Amino acid sequence: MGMLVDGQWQDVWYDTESTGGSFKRESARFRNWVTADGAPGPEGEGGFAAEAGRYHLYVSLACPWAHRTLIMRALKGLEDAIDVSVVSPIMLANGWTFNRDEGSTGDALAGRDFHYQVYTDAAPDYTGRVTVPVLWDKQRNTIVSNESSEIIRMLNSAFDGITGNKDDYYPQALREDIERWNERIYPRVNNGVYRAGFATSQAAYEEAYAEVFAELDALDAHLAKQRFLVGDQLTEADIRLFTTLIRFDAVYHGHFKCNRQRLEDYAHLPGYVRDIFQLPGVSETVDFDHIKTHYYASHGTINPTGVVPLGPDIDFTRPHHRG
Ligand SMILES: N[C@@H](CCC(=O)N[C@@H](CS)C(=O)NCC(=O)O)C(=O)O
Repeated sequence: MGMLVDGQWQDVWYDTESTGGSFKRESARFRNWVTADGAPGPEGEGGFAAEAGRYHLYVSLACPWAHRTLIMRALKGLEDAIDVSVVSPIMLANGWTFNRDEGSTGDALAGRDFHYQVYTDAAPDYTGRVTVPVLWDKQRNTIVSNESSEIIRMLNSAFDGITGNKDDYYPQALREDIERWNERIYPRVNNGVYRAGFATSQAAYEEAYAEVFAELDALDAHLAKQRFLVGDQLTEADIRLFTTLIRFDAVYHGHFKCNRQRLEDYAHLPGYVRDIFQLPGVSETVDFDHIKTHYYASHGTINPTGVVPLGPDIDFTRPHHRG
C-alpha cells in the first residue's frame, strides 16, 4: 500500500491519525468523460469520443468500485469494445501490481510492472492515491477517469451507437430516486464497511458498524416490497449496492468486523443478491479467489499472518424467487 508524491512512489498506509481513527477515502483526480461524439462531459476536457477498441479498463477483481465497471461492461455488451487488464489481488509495498504469478493478467497495453506506472505515464508529477478502476485512452495515452461512479455512467450510454445496446441503467425518469439511494448507500454501506474495517479507534469502528447495519436493516425492509431499489427495473444503484453485498459474508463480516450478523441471515437481501448474480454476464465478473486473497493477504495491519480463510461456502446460483 502506498501513494505517489510528485510522481515518486512512497510506501505509506492510510493516515487515520489526523482524523481520530476514522478512514477517509480520497476523491479521484482524473475526471474526464467519454461521450458519444467527444463533446465535454459534466466535467473535465472533451476529445474522448466513444470508439470500439480505443479504451482500456484497468481493474482489480477484488475491488468493489472496479467491480461496478465490469458489471456495466457486461450488461452493456461492451466486452469486445473495451478490453481489460486485471491487477494481482495482492496489494503490498508496491501497491497494485501486474504480477502474473499472483493472478494478474499482466498489463495488456504496455507490459508495466506496477499500476502506479499507469498514473505516472498519464501525469509524471502525479500526487495522490493509485486506485482501480482506471479508464485509459490508448489514442491520447492518458487516463480518462479513475472514478468508478462516472465510468459506469459513460459505459451506460456513450457507446450505445456502436453496440446498439440501448439498455439504460440511469434512466432520466428515475435519476432523482437513484441519486437518493446512492447518497445513502455510498457512505453507509459501500464505504461504511471500509470505515468499520480500517478504523483505528474503537469509537470510529462502532460508529461505522452501527451505520452499516442500520442501513442494511432498512434495505432489507425496502427490498421486501420490491424487486430492485427503485422498482422492478435494475439500475446503477443496484449495481453499486451489489458489489458490496456479494463480498459481505466472505470478507466484510470477518475481516472488517461487520459481524452483527451475516448477510445470509437477512430475509430479503440474500435473494436480491442472487437475483443480480444470476443476470446474464454478472456471475463471470465475481471472483471470490481474488476477493478473499486481496483483503486477507494485503492488509497486514488487520491480518498480519496473511492467511486466507477457506469459507464461507455460499451457493449464489440457488433460486432467488424474486422474479
Ligand atoms: N473513487 C474511487 C475509489 C476507488 C478505490 O478506492 N479503489 C481501491 C481498491 S478497492 C484502491 O485502489 N485503493 C488503493 C489505495 O487507496 O491506495 C472509485 O470509486 O473509482
